[in-house]
Amino acid sequence: MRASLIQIRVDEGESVAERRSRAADLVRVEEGADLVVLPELWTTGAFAYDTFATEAEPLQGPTHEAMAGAAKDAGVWLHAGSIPERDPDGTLYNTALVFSPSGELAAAYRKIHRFGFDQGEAVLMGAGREPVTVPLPGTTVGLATCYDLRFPELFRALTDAGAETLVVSAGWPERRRAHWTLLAQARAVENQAYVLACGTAGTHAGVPQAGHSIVVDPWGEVLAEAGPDEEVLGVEFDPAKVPATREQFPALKDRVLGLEPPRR
Ligand SMILES: NC(=O)CCC(=O)C(=O)O
Repeated sequence: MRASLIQIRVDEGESVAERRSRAADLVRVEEGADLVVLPELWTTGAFAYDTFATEAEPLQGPTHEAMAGAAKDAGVWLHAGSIPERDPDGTLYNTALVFSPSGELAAAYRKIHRFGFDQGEAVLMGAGREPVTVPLPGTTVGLATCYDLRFPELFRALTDAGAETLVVSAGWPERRRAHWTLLAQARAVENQAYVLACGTAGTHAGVPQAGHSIVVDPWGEVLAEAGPDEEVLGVEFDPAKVPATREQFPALKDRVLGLEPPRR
């Protein structure tokens, strides 16, 4: 399979409408890929908290329309990154959208672990409750968004649900880039799965972004890694390597479930 990770620049000098149109053009160029991935909250920037409410959209809003059209024009599966979604009840969610090559919405995933460190996302957004997998021809994709990468239990739940390719859409800051790389490799090794992790470039709300989108194979080897600036990271990967790795080194079969809490 061929995947293209669009590490788009998210700076303040570009309007949401301009970036949406540019992202759609970047997707269209990837005709021929099997899967195209965009990062987290690329319309606003993941740390531009003061824009979440003003730029929030219904699920079937302008970003849905633009990305459905781009997926269809390119004939690709598109993980369109996430948007600030406004639910009809008024609650905001950080929601990732996946489109089929015919432009149908195949899945929506509301980020489960909200970033609470700086009181931004965790205060402004509601929490998703449901892990989401999407069956693609050739591989089942499990969805995660940015801070989720720190929570192995979500990735194990996705693996238990059949995911063999774990796609992380992120807006990870440069300050913690070492964690990003380490955690992407850890999630790949412990689940014996591919990890495709797509971040943003640029600076918004005073937070320089890490870039360095990364693709890791089920053995933990880095297949491709981007630099810090805007770029499209293309990679070929073989989904058959997941069952082969799990058979050759069957660590997942040796799990011990239902451990008692430690005695005091
Ligand atoms: N948008 C995010 O989820 C930020 C996560 C982050 O900065 C971190 O985990 O570190």
